[in-house]
Parts: sequence; structure tokens; C-alpha cells
Amino acid sequence: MPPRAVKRKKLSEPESPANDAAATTYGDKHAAFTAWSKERGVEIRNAKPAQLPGRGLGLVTTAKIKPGARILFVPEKAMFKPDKSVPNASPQAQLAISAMKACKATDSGMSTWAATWPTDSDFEHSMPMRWPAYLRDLLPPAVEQPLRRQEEDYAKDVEAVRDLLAAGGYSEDDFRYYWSIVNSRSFHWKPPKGKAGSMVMCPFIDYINHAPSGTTCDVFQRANGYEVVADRNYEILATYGAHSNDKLLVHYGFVCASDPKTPNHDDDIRLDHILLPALTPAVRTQLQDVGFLGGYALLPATNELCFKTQVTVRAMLLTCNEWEYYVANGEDLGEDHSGAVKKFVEPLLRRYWDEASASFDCVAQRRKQMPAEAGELALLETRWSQIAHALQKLLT
Ligand SMILES: C[S@@+](CC[C@H](N)C(=O)[O-])C[C@H]1O[C@@H](n2cnc3c(N)ncnc32)[C@H](O)[C@@H]1O
Repeated sequence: MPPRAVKRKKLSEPESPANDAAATTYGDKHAAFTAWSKERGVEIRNAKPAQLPGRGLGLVTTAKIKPGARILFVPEKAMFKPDKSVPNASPQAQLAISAMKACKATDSGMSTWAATWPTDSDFEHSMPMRWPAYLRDLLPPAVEQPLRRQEEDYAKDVEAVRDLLAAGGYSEDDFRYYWSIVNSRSFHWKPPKGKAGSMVMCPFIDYINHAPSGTTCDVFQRANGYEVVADRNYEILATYGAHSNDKLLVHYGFVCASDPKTPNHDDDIRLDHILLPALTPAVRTQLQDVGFLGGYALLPATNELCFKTQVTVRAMLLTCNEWEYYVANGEDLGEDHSGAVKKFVEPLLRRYWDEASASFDCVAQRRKQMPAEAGELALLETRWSQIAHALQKLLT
């Protein structure tokens, strides 16, 4: 039976420190923020925020937009920048502290913007770092490393700001909320003329949801601000980077759905936990020397093993000469060894497929039993299903 001791609230209950300030209705608060943004110089053309199933808020077009048309422009003067009052803290912690102070100060005007942000409860349900152990145990193995790094970064950030929080009467929960806001809605801004860059927040652009590289509109950093430009007629999406779904889950609390019509070239299915134990110590040393130890993946968009995996399995199978030729040229010397590579990885992939199918079944079962965790379990179900499908496709 899944543990039931921790009672968790449903998604989207309005209860964050920031959103308590929003006494307005849904439409009003977005209309108020749109007007607030325009007053600060943000240009908004034929776009508006909308509630989108499974994505929270997003930006949609209100008219046909021609390719090349400017949709948004956020000038530098409208950006929210850190006040750098904690010199030893990371850029993310500095921006989080500055946003927290500004949002808590009644006269800053930031509450109009903050009213449009997700709630702390949204983060509690979507971000694996906030999940209890019994849900984290269901995550794919590849999530472990980025999640651990994220937690280490957060722990360092809390330590760096601890005195400041105490002095200002802020709680660690307050800080964690704004740290999560900054984590999921900040940009890197590099001012022109060689001035130092910083992490900033950009009003209105932060409504835009992510989609894989090559499937979105373009975001340009201009000398005087950020510009969003259409490259076709569509719902407005930008890419947050060429991230795998494991990374998106850890850092943003969502995974991109699979769409056979537009394969996601950013995604990969990590294979380290099955491949590394199958390598001999000598091969591990050989790979370490050339920087090929770890980081193995199946690429679901092209249904192939990545180059690192090809190199690594060949290190187990080929002579030194043949292997070095493959590393240098990306093709086999003489005989094609792809069949032998496939034979080597097949039992490993089968074992991972068994694990993925069992995890999928377990998550699907729990989803029926644990309605309060429906959001988290739906994320896990999607990811395990993608892993199982990708493995199955390569195996058949
Ligand atoms: C910059 S915000 C975008 C606006 C956000 N949807 C909102 O409701 O305020 C980034 C967050 O949006 C959500 N998100 C972005 N792209 C998504 C996608 N393709 N699918 C599901 N959620 C997405 C994630 O929660 C992510 O952390």
C-alpha cells in the first residue's frame, strides 16, 4: 500500500505568499498585469494569457500572426533585476531575495505581477524536489543526478541567505517559494557594451510555455531588450533550452508530451545505470581517458543509440586499433559492427524495459489509489511510458 500519512493539497489552490495578495478574479488579475506591463514599456501585439490544460497559464495569439511579426518586446527598463544585497549568494538566490523583498513591500507594485504566478502548492505538486520520498522513489534513475544537484544548489543558497532571512523576518518557506519562481521564470540578461550580465525576470514573457527546439517562435536578445518574433501562425511557445524530459521534470516540473508528428530531438533516454555496470574496469579507464565514461542515451526522435554509447560498446567488443578508428571517424574500420553492438545492448535494454513497464504499472495503480497525488503520478506515468516506448521501439 502507498503511504498515506502526508496529506497533500490538490493543484492550483491559491495559497502562496504572493498570491494571497490577489483578491481579484482570474480575468481581472491578468488584465491588470497586462496593463501594468504596458505601462512599463512592454509591447504586446496580438497575444494574451490563457489557461491551458496541463500547462497552467500560457500565451495564445488573438489574431493571425505573420511570420517575422514581433509579438512581444520587453525593454531593459521593464526587467526586474537583483539588488545584489547578498554578494556571496548565487545569482538565483540574489534574484529570489530581491523578488521576495519587492513582493513583500506593499509599495513596490510587484503584487500585480506576482498575482499571475503559480502558487506554492503548484510547486509542491510539480517539482520533484518538493515531493515526498514515496513519490521520488518512482522517478526514473536518470532524474537522480540533476535532482541531487538542484538540492545541493538550493541548500547552498539557503545557507548563504540564512542571516538575511532572519534579519528581515522572512521564513525559509518564503525564500523557497521565490527561489522556485526565479528557477522557472528567469532569463539571463547580458547588457550591451560589455557590462556584466545577470539573471533577470521579464514581465509577460514569463507566461510563455516551453516546447522542444525547432518547434517554437524565436526569442532574441536585442541591444535594448528581449524580443519574441513569430516564425509561423501558432500558439506562442518558446524553448527553455534543448532539455531532455528528465531535466524539464527536475527544473520546471513538467515533461513534454510525445507527438509522433513532431519528434522531440531534445529528449533522450539515459542508459548509464544499465550500461556502466556492464563495463570492465579496463574499459572504464580507457573511456575515462577520452571523456566517454557516462552520459549514455537512447535518442527517441531518431530511434538510435547516441555516439557515446556506440563508442563505449565498441570499446568492449573491438581491438584497440578498430576502436580508435571508430572514435576518430564515427564509422567502423572494415566490417560494420552495429549488429554486434545491438546484440550487446539488447539484454540490458530488455532489463530496463522490464523495469520501465513495472514502474509504469505501479504508477498507474497508485494513480487510482491516490487522487491527491494525481498530478505527480500523471507526470511519472508519462515519463515511464515514454521510456518504455522508446526502449520497445529500439528492441523491435
Ligand atoms: C515561465 S513559466 C510559464 C507559465 C506557466 N505555465 C504559468 O502558469 O505561469 C514555466 C512553467 O510553466 C510550466 N510549463 C512550461 N512549459 C510547459 C509545457 N510544455 N507543458 C507543461 N507545463 C509547462 C511549468 O510549470 C514551468 O515550470
